[in-house]
Amino acid sequence: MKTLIHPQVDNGIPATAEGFTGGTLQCQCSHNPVEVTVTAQTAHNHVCGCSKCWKPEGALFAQIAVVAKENVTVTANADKLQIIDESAAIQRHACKECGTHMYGRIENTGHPFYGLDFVHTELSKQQGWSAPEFAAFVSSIIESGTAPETMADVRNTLTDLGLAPYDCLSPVLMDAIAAHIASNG
Ligand SMILES: N[C@@H](CCC(=O)N[C@@H](CSCO)C(=O)NCC(=O)O)C(=O)O
Ligand SMILES: [Zn+2]
Ligand SMILES: [Zn+2]
Repeated sequence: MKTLIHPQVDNGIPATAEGFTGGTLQCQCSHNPVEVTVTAQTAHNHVCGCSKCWKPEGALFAQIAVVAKENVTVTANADKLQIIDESAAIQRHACKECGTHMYGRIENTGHPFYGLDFVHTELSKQQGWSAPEFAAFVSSIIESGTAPETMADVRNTLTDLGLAPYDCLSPVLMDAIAAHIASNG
């Protein structure tokens, strides 16, 4: 049985636009929304089932991509942002009013993904952001209340959408993490 995953992928995945160079993300506040400007195309877009990534109301998965932190600037209402968990590897800057996560930054210079920010491109009106490529932390949705018996349907749906399901990150990203550890001790 088909399962709803995330509004950005449930009815077909919008294609990546060649030459796309970014846009603005807005939180869900109707007044004085927080605005983040991203001045580059994103990479490694994926749906994520972990309990830490922000999901829109009712969605089973988050949708999240990375971009170099130099390309991410808060351009409006920065005073509404707070860090959800300062001890997390990814420090998620969220709107205090609507709860939307606007960007996640890694401050630990030794982290394999240091220098990359995590952003939810669905918060942008622009089309052409890099398309989701895989599903990460799929089993983690059980931690947030999904019934284990429904996991076969979830994994089949993800596979049918072309989003290979993994219980951590994709092999390419796991290899990059392992290579970082191998070369840095
Ligand atoms: N089972 C846990 C997994 C949480 C987790 O490790 N999340 C990943 C992926 S987030 C984006 O893909 C991670 O790197 N987290 C680091 C952090 O959040 O700081 C759960 O569901 O909570
Ligand atoms: Zn808001
Ligand atoms: Zn996540």
